[in-house]
Amino acid sequence: MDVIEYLKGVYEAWIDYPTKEGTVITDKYRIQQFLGLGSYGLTYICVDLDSGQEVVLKQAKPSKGKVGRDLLYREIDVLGRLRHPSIQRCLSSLEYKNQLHMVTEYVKGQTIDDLIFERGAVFSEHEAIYFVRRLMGILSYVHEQGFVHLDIRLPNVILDGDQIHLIDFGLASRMGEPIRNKFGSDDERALSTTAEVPNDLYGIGHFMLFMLYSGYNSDTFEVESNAGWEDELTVSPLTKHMLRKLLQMDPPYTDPQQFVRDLDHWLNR
Ligand SMILES: Nc1ncnc2c1ncn2[C@@H]1O[C@H](COP(=O)(O)OP(=O)(O)OP(=O)(O)O)[C@@H](O)[C@H]1O
Repeated sequence: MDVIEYLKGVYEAWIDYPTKEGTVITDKYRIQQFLGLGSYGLTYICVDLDSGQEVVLKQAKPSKGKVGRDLLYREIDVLGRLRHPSIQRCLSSLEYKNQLHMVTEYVKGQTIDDLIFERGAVFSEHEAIYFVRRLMGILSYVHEQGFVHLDIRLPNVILDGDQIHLIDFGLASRMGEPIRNKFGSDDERALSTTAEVPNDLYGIGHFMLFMLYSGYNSDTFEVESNAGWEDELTVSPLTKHMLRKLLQMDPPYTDPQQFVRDLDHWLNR
């Protein structure tokens, strides 16, 4: 490994080191547990010392500098404009030790990623379609408010009992805005694409594919490309039709409500 790369890694690990459990931030939030280091943020569960409530505190990742701050600002702004029982509310934002932090509601439960890959949960075709139909209810609200989520993935959907929650609005953009990727790159490819509903439908396609693959019996369970799933998965023609449109193998849905109608049609057969 290049010495510069090595030193950069050591430096980033040092400045991105999580704040210690027990630390009280701005006399109000006591860190209870470090949840994880994302691509641009550090996330903790805290107790709000005034209300006793558990909340989530997200800190812009110091090594990402302005990009980390900008993405967290965006998330604070977008969450502040959304009001939906399945979307965490932003409770406040604050500066602590020159770092931007966002406080949101804590969503209990488990991500679909953990359910499938750690707990071995298996979703039947019916369960996957029903789940995606409910997820589309949340996503349609986001779209109606003029936003595109842009990061629909298994780790960003939490199931708490029977309640579905959509989290991680760090990449969410207004419809028509140029897409920036997670690392803040504004290379030509990223700028030539604007945030549109089909971006989320494409994410939903992969989400659905992973749910359907949870029941696939193979040692090499991986969805690496779109090729292969049509041979490997035994699904109904309507599911195949929806997936091909979502994954843009066939002309994509121009109206997301047409997709919702297809899901309803599947469920009401
Ligand atoms: N409001 C929330 N309630 C409960 N858990 C949350 C909440 N927000 C984030 N998490 C959890 O905290 C962890 C870290 O989340 P974060 O979004 O910072 O990074 P990530 O999803 O791991 O990475 P990336 O940002 O690269 O996708 C994840 O396990 C996520 O499920």
